[in-house]
Amino acid sequence: PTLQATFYGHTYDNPFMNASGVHCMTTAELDALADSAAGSFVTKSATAEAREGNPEPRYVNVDLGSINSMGLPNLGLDYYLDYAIKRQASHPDQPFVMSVASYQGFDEYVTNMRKIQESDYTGLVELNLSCPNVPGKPQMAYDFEDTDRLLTEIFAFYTKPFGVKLPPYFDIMHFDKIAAVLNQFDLKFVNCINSIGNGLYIDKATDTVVIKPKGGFGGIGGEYVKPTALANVRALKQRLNPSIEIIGTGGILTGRDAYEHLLCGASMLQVGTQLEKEGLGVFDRLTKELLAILESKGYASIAEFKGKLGTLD
Ligand SMILES: CC(C)(C)CCc1c(C(=O)O)[nH]c(=O)[nH]c1=O
Repeated sequence: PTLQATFYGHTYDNPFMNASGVHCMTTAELDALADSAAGSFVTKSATAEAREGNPEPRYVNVDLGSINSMGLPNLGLDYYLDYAIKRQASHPDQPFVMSVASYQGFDEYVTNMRKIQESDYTGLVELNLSCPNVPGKPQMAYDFEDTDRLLTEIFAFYTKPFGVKLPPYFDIMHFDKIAAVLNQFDLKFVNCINSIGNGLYIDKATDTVVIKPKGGFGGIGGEYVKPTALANVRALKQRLNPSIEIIGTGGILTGRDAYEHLLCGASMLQVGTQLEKEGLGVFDRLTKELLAILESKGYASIAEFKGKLGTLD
C-alpha cells in the first residue's frame, strides 16, 4: 500500500506535517523538517514584526499532552516570506504552507496578506484565525461576523491559494455558523483544530500552575484533544463545499490516531505536541504505523477509506 496524499493538486509521499508552532521557528528547523520523513511542513505563524513572545515557562509537556501560551514568538513576516520565496525556487516539487497570524487584530491580518499578495510567493498560506481580535472581543474565529468581514476584505484583493486554521468549536450551531461563513469563499482548505484554548494544568508537587503567562492558562494539545479534533474535522467535512479540503490536527500520537482523522475526512495531518515530545523521528514512526494499518485492513491507498467513518444508523 501507499501513503500518498493528494492535497490542493499535489501528491505528497504521505499526509504528515508539523503543526504550526512546533519545530518551525527558524530556517534551520524548517530545512530539517523538509528533510525529515514528513510529507510537507508549515512555518510558524508570522506577525508583521518579529516578536519575542511571552516569558518562559510558556510551553510545557505533560503526561497526556501539552499546555502553552507562547504569545506568538516569531521572526517576523519578512523572514518567513524570504524563506518561502527561496524554498519554492530551490524545491519547486516540494510545496509547503506558510502560516500567517496577527497580533494587532483585524487590520494586521489584512496588511500581512497584502504583503504576501504583492510578493513572489505563490504557494499555500494558512491564515491563523485563533489570534486576538480587538480587546473585549473573543479570538477572531469565535466572532463569526468579524471572520466574515475579514475574509471578504482579503478576497477583495488576494488571488493566491489559502486556507484557514480554526480553533475547536463545541456547539453544533457553531459548526453550522462557521461553515456557512467559510462556504462563501474560495478557500482551499480548513485546518481543524488549533489547541483547545485557556486550559489549566496544576503541578501536583507544588500546587502551582506550570506556565508563567496568563496565570497559567494556556492552549491544550495532545491526547486530551483527540475527541474534539476528530469531531471538528468530521463536522467541517460534512458541512463545507467539497472543494474545501480539511487538514486534521490534534491528538495524533499513533498511526491509529492518524487513521481516525483520515476516516473523518482529513487530507493532510498535522502533529504538534507529539512532534515536540518525540522529535522528527515521530514522522518515521507514524508513517510505519499507518502503513501497517492499511496493510492489516487490505487497503492499497488512503482514498479507499478517507471520509468513510461508519455511523450506527
Ligand atoms: C494564541 C495566539 C498567540 C493568539 C496565536 C498563536 C498560537 C499560540 C501561541 O503562539 O501562543 N499557541 C497555540 O497553541 N496556538 C496558536 O495559534
